[in-house]
Amino acid sequence: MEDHEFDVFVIGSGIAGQTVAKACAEKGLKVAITDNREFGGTCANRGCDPKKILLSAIEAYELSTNLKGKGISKAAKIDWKQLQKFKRNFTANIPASTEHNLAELGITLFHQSPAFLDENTLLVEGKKVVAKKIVIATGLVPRTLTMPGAKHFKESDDFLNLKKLPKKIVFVGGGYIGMEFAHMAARAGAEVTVIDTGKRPLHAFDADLVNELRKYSKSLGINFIFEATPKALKKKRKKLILTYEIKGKEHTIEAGAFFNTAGRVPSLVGLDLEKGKVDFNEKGVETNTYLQSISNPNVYACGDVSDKNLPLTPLSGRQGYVVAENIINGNDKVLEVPVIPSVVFTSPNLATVGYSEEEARSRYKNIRVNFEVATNWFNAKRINAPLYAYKIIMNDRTGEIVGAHLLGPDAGETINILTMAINNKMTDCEIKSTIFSYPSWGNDIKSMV
Ligand SMILES: Cc1cc2nc3c(=O)[nH]c(=O)nc-3n(C[C@H](O)[C@H](O)[C@H](O)COP(=O)(O)OP(=O)(O)OC[C@H]3O[C@@H](n4cnc5c(N)ncnc54)[C@H](O)[C@@H]3O)c2cc1C
Ligand SMILES: NC(=O)c1ccc[n+]([C@@H]2O[C@H](COP(=O)([O-])OP(=O)(O)OC[C@H]3O[C@@H](n4cnc5c(N)ncnc54)[C@H](O)[C@@H]3O)[C@@H](O)[C@H]2O)c1
Repeated sequence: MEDHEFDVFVIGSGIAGQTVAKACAEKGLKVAITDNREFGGTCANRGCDPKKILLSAIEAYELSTNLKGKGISKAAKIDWKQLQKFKRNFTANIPASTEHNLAELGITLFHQSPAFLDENTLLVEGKKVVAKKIVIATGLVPRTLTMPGAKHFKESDDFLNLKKLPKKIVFVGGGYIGMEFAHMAARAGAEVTVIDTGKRPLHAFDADLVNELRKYSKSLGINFIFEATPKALKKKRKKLILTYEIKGKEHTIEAGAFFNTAGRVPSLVGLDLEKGKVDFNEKGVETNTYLQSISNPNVYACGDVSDKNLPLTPLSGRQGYVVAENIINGNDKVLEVPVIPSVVFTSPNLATVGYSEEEARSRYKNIRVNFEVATNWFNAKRINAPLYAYKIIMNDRTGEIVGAHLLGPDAGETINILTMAINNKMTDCEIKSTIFSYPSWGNDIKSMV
């Protein structure tokens, strides 16, 4: 094979792209990978992991604040600068170690966005590269907000790297990112506003629990503006002013920083997919159940950028594995996805798995819905947690758990037990007869069902 010829060429070095590249190289295929940013992808460099590190201090703050006067004499204070330094201990080495691990497997590395020339040929770093299989694993990028002054918006990457926290912050978009960051910034002392075009934040989550979270967020000082359409962002000396419209009426809000947290879209610009005969839509690259491009069988897509995505790290990794298997063995693996938990890492966490109440109602004849604000339960009272609530949905005929929604400290962990329960079709009786450790959040599940 010539230097510029590969069995597999992977575009994107996140969890999905790395999984494919490594698995194919380990099987002896000649592999190349490229990234137009630092190697390692969103999750490790500028997503889940750095966010969770910043959250560690926020959680310590939250716990010590709640226990002040109850065994703690002085609540913790967040030192943002120190926290950022601690985070960099984890993130600083990711690009170099990722490159090292890939190169050690004999994978050729490029550092630019390629462009398709035809179905099997790419132009990258000025070279024409031919590959039997091309894998698109380019993830998502923030949605562009088109309005006058949009260039003044900062993005999630900027928030995670803020050297100093502005006094007043506005998040435009109250989804996962907007809400997680709003909770962090409010705890770290900023005055926070969340603006959303919708009627409520986190529209994919249970309305009752989101309502509890919204009320609690307000008590932290987070201001919400709903059904608002941002129109223009203006810079006036050091200040920024956003004009937005509610029911045709114009309003303004001023802040030190405005973050675009209005959703993320597939990163496909510049790839010249038309020349590669790769069809795509607003969800991503159009794929079949093997994650192979429907229009060009030499191309696969995996992770957030495939149209089969639910933009979460564990699913992106799973998709990378499916693509690798299909390249190595010739389409023998169909993407099968078990129920996937999803967590908004606000403090407290909002976690969900399985059906929503509406979905369960349309699927089953009779359902049982156990919804309760359980702030008076021992586990919450023990740490003086201000909010603890749950909604468990069961098929009333069989007792099978079909949906679980938790709002509380460590809900991001407890939801994993319910994920196993749903995946294994466990019933309320089976959960009740299981012995869990005590006292623990996990043990509360018995009372919830
Ligand atoms: C702030 C934030 C917090 C998150 N928190 C969580 C969480 O707590 N839990 C969770 O499960 N998920 C979380 N996610 C989502 C998670 O990060 C993604 O689902 C996951 O990283 C997707 O992996 P991927 O490999 O598909 O894409 P990515 O990790 O995005 O990798 C794609 C790679 O392709 C590169 N690329 C893009 N375009 C091109 C191009 N034209 N040419 C070359 N390279 C290109 C990018 O630079 C990137 O390195 C979070 C996301 C964000 C933004
Ligand atoms: N904890 C996690 O697992 C986690 C954390 C962060 C991100 N993610 C993943 O990343 C994806 C993107 O997250 P996100 O928070 O950017 O998107 P999102 O889709 O969760 O939320 C976007 C929000 O912005 C609002 N919006 C859209 N356009 C707007 C506009 N012009 N003005 C004001 N509001 C507007 C929407 O109504 C929505 O509430 C998520 O779908 C998720 O899968 C996951």
